[in-house]
Amino acid sequence: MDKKPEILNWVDPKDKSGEFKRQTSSFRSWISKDPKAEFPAEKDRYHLYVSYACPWAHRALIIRKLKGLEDFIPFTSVHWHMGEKGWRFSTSEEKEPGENVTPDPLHPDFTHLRQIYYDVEPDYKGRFTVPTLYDKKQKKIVSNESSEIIRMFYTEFDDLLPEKYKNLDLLPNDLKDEIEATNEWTYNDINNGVYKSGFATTQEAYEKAVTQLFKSLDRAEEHLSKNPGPYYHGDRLTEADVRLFTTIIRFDAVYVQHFKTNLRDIRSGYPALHKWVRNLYWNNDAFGSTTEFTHIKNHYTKSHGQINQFAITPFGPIPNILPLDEEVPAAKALSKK
Ligand SMILES: N[C@@H](CCC(=O)N[C@@H](CS)C(=O)NCC(=O)O)C(=O)O
Repeated sequence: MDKKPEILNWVDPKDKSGEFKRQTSSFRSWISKDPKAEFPAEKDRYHLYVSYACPWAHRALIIRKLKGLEDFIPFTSVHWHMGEKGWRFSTSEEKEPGENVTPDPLHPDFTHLRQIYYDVEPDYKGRFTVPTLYDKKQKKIVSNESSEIIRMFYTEFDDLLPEKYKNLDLLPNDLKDEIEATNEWTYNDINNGVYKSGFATTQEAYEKAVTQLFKSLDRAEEHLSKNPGPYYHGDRLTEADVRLFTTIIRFDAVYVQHFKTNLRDIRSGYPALHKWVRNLYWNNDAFGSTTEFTHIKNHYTKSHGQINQFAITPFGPIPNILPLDEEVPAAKALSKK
């Protein structure tokens, strides 16, 4: 009998394939421009719960900033540690880096994110995931699916926003099909691929996932190396950048060692991806200021006891991300030849 708490069994112990299978999200409503909708776009009506560690929540934080929604949608980040009861809120004594890593301002008695899920739906059977978009007025969860939360943010608050933000179109019509097609393999092989590699409980499941992950990283590298840049689609920043960024920025810092995705790293093995990710991180505040490496490194290495029993967080890589004009010594030496 497996005695581990269910929530931390990333692969069902009865599943002989040893493959990690991500559950689909449960709350799938939409905020709408229409004032008569169940969830109309309004200032300071919705609260976003995130974790700085989580790549899916990170998408929502980036879009919130890019679209100038800071005054419209306040947020709270949970503490980076995820234990038997899932994500917990920081206490007021704890001082973790990053904006809004605080107790839950809406439910000061709640210690864990799961309490919001149970408060909204006492019989809830799904997982207690971030991001969670919460409606303060009706005390309901609007959505816990990041791919849909970001799309609401693209358009549904536009009538309330200044021109500058209204005009930012992250899913332009002429690129929509191409972005959707890219999302398919970026999500399955890269965003979720790192988890499939790291959570695998059989050699076969690991090798299958890691092989596919690197095939798709090669594909992204090829795309970027043939593209004028600086973004995935040339001079237009789009959803494709946001969805790829949250995995690539975590890659060298944690996935390479923790999830054993070590066929190559980004800084020495993927020059085009490396250039692209650093441009976003260093030159665009929505990407740089929402990236919290302490949360990222500590979360994975100290929450996954089945992967890292003693919860030791490796020092490296140093630095977590290279400056724009710096290369790893081997790459620098090559470029001098
Ligand atoms: N499909 C969801 C996935 C979200 C998700 O899995 N978040 C993770 C953190 S990276 C989580 O909160 N996991 C808690 C759990 O599974 O118990 C989305 O994109 O929003």
